Amino acid sequence: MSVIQVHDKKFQPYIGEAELQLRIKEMAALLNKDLEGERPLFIAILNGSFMFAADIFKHLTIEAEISFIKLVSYKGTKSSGNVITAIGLDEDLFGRTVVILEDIVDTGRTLSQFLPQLEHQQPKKLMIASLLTKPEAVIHPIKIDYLGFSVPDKFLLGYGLDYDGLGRNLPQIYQLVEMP
Ligand SMILES: O=P(O)(O)OC[C@H]1O[C@H](OP(=O)(O)OP(=O)(O)O)[C@H](O)[C@@H]1O
Ligand SMILES: Nc1nc2[nH]cnc2c(=O)[nH]1
Repeated sequence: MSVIQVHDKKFQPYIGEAELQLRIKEMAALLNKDLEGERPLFIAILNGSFMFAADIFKHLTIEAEISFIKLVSYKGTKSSGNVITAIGLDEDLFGRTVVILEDIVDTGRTLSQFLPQLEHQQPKKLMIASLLTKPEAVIHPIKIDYLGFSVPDKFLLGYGLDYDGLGRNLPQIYQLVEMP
């Protein structure tokens, strides 16, 4: 395992494939135990979460559904700020147990803007499963119900996470090498 270059930056191995897969299995086991009989709807937020969503979903043994949405942020006027719109959310969430699947909660901005749209539909439960979070980076605190790893505030790459479009296909997670 060695340092790789993507575009103009260097990245070093940070979480290996085996460690990732082990933790994802543990997260799935907790979901299987907690959500038995609830027929939860998992909502994976594209693009970054596609690998995590596929891997965790394979380990679910309970009845469960999955749907994928893409969030689009618009730079608004001074008064409206960022508006986040979901593309592809067709399901009615009323009375459902819903689990959001995210690859990373970083500042928390994305989910803090998006969750109210889901809450508006009055799900029975609305929970978050995130593979990664950066506690030092949080600006908008989000309660993460199922968490894979807490990581330092450094840019990550791989396993769905990109740097300017590249690196999503890497099976492990890399960390940016900061140059002096
Ligand atoms: O907590 P935040 O600071 O809002 O960051 C988290 C968001 O950033 C990533 O998405 P990104 O906007 O990079 O889009 P992508 O998944 O399509 O790469 C990730 O998938 C989260 O949705
Ligand atoms: N690739 C990548 N995308 C992110 N989106 C929010 N945080 C990150 C990160 O550390 N890496």
